[in-house]
Amino acid sequence: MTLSTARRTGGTDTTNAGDRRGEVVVTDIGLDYNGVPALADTDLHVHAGEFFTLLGPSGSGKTTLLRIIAGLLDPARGTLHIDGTDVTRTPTQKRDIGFVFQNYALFPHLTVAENIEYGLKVRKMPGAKRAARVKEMVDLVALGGFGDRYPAQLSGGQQQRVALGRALAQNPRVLLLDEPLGALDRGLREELGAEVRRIQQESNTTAVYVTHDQEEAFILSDRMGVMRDGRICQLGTPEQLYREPKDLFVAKFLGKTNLFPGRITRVDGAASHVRVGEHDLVARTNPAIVGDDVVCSVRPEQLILGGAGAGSPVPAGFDRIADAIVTEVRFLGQRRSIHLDADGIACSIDLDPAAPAPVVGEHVSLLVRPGEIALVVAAPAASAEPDASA
Ligand SMILES: Nc1ncnc2c1ncn2[C@@H]1O[C@H](COP(=O)(O)OP(=O)(O)OP(=O)(O)O)[C@@H](O)[C@H]1O
Repeated sequence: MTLSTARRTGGTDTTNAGDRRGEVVVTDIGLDYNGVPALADTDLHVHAGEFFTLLGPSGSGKTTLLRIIAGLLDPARGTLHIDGTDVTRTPTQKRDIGFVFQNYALFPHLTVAENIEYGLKVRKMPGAKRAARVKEMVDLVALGGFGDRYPAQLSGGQQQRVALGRALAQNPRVLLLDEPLGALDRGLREELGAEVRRIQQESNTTAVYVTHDQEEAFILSDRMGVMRDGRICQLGTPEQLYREPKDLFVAKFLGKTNLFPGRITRVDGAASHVRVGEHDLVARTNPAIVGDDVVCSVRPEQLILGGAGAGSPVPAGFDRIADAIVTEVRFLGQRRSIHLDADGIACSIDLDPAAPAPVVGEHVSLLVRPGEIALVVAAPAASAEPDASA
């Protein structure tokens, strides 16, 4: 977390306010429902112009945090600053925020143009300026030619574009989006997801986005926070979180991974030596200490196949992490998915479909580049499971 020290200590923050239009700083914000925490005391700094995603399973507290930022929920504790101003108790309509929900929430009796214009009229923007702004928004969300249609005459994706145009028309400091693609089918979600990102970039608006869909979060986000049980468990870029998950929950929630239990035998500056079954490996250092039980998390595309047996050659730059037997080989178009049994551990690896494929029953070894092993400290299995319902 990179909370401004000045703000933390109550000192003068010298950052130019113009540089941080849309900056959101959440400090020790928490909320309980009937004594049960929905959001543990949370710190978060969303940078100006950033596309930030709150990603987590159902019930992890994403919407609660978003609604607090919007002013739709009052936190029990903590403070919220937007552009350096304390807005913790400022009503929603004075926060200068745009909101897009999953269910579009358009006015059915107003046309596309009228829906986008609505908020501008309420704010008494003069007619000519209003018309120009509506046209600008209709173009921005690629709905040119649809201005006179009613919501019922639009597809779900088009309706969500209107909602985006309406939210952005007033040039909000922050755009908050709560599962805006949730009601759309897969293909449309991808297409509109790319559009949401383009529109956010073109309008240079800070976005805070809520989803339980990891792929969506990866496509859209500059940075994201993975939430679980009312807490942000890890913050970072999609790549950081994918490659360096801090715990088993994050490792498993962000896509498929292979988990090999091991024990730290030596920590040597930037390298941790870890014993996995019969194999000694070197991995990047981590918070673990000598003697700790850890889990080596290796993504399917980070493993390659080697020959069976201790004597078989290992290519330079690779370590053997396990011996295994092939249990299934599946052709999946862009990749070939190989399932294996590594002494009771179910593993999978992805191969280039053009490469020679192993056959079921073949004895192989699994090889990995040391730098690609993410070491996570083992947690009790029950609490490490991502919520399968998400
Ligand atoms: N009005 C409420 N009264 C009581 N508990 C609530 C209320 N709203 C939410 N909660 C609880 O607070 C926790 C966080 O809910 P929240 O809606 O923020 O989760 P979420 O991650 O957004 O989930 P989803 O993806 O399903 O929307 C959950 O345990 C939920 O049951």
